[in-house]
Amino acid sequence: MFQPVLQGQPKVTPSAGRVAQNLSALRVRPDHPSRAHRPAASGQTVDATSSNGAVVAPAPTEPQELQDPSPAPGTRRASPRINVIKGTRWEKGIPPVMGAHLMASGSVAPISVSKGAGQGITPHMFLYPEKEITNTSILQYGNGDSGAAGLAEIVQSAAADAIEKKGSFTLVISGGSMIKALAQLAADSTASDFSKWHVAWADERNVALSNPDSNFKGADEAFLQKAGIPAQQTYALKEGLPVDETAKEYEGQLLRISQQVLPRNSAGFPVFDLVLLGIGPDGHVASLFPNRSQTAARKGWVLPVSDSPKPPSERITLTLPVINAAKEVGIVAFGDGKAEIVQRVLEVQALPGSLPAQLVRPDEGKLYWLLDAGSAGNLRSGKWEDAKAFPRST
Ligand SMILES: O=C(O)[C@H](O)[C@@H](O)[C@H](O)[C@H](O)COP(=O)(O)O
Repeated sequence: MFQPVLQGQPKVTPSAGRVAQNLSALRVRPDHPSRAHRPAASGQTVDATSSNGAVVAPAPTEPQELQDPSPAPGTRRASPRINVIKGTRWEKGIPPVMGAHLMASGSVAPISVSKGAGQGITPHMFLYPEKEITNTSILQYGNGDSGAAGLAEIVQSAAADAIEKKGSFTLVISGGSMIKALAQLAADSTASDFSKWHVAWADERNVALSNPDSNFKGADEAFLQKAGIPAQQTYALKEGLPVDETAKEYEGQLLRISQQVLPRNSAGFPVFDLVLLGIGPDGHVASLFPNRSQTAARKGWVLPVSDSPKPPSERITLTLPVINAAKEVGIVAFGDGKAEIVQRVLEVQALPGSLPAQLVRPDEGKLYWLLDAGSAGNLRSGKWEDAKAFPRST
């Protein structure tokens, strides 16, 4: 069995096929922002054919770009194979029975918490994106640790850029496993002028801030306090309100942030510098769940959720227009447990709304997918150029 050995890192045991596949997509980009803070590593290439099967890989936080945003002239840019079905539109919305779709495993993807075909779902305009997202990087790190280090570098780089340009940095974070990855941010208190940071939440559970389920609590303990981000610049929800009022109050908090710190785009949505999202097994991001009204919303900044499929049931969430107005958006997915949903979102075109993560398409900003060997394990990145494997509508 082929066993790659990363220097000083725990042994990783991906399947030979997947290794071959990942190796075929391995390219280390010299100009990646994560290199901004330190000199380029050796730029070693992986010698997959070394006699004893052991492979000496480059320094752990070097991400492999699974998609080359600047292919050689005359060659097409390899991109996530979300085929575009132009000009088709179902005025009356999607037919209720089509709420699900075939997964790579052949089984029909579940509708989360379905009350039965067509029940309790919000029909979405059967509108596929007219154009592909042009500014996407799909980064694969060796493992969760190097991924967390890579995430910290992307955040610090975005912070440095924003503080230089407008004297402040606005960061939106999510809950779940991402909080652990964010702890790296406080590792080096000199890495950024944290007094210039403003932190808000992509979604929050409608619980007390001392409640273990509170995303604020998790982030506060993981890095906000350690980093010394001013309390008046961390926008936590107001406790003890019914969820509808919590959402209104939170939207009010964000609306009161000056346009110097939080500019608005031409549609009046806030332009955060960086929005970080986790992804759930059903493809939800923030608290935007499959086939839900909040996911279809095109107005408003913050919405209440009273029947979240993921406990706790009461939450508030930013809307998609707010997420897609951001300068940069990062979807963070580490570990084998994410492999199935990552493959579905990146390689299988779903009906709009049934995989909310597929609707994360920054209007003008940049989109990063931060993956590791586990979460990228089901991707067929080596075949993204293959029109048979990934047919395109245009
Ligand atoms: O409050 C929440 O629950 C989150 O913000 C949610 O959107 C999370 O990011 C995903 O569910 C992924 O969570 P995991 O990474 O823990 O699977």
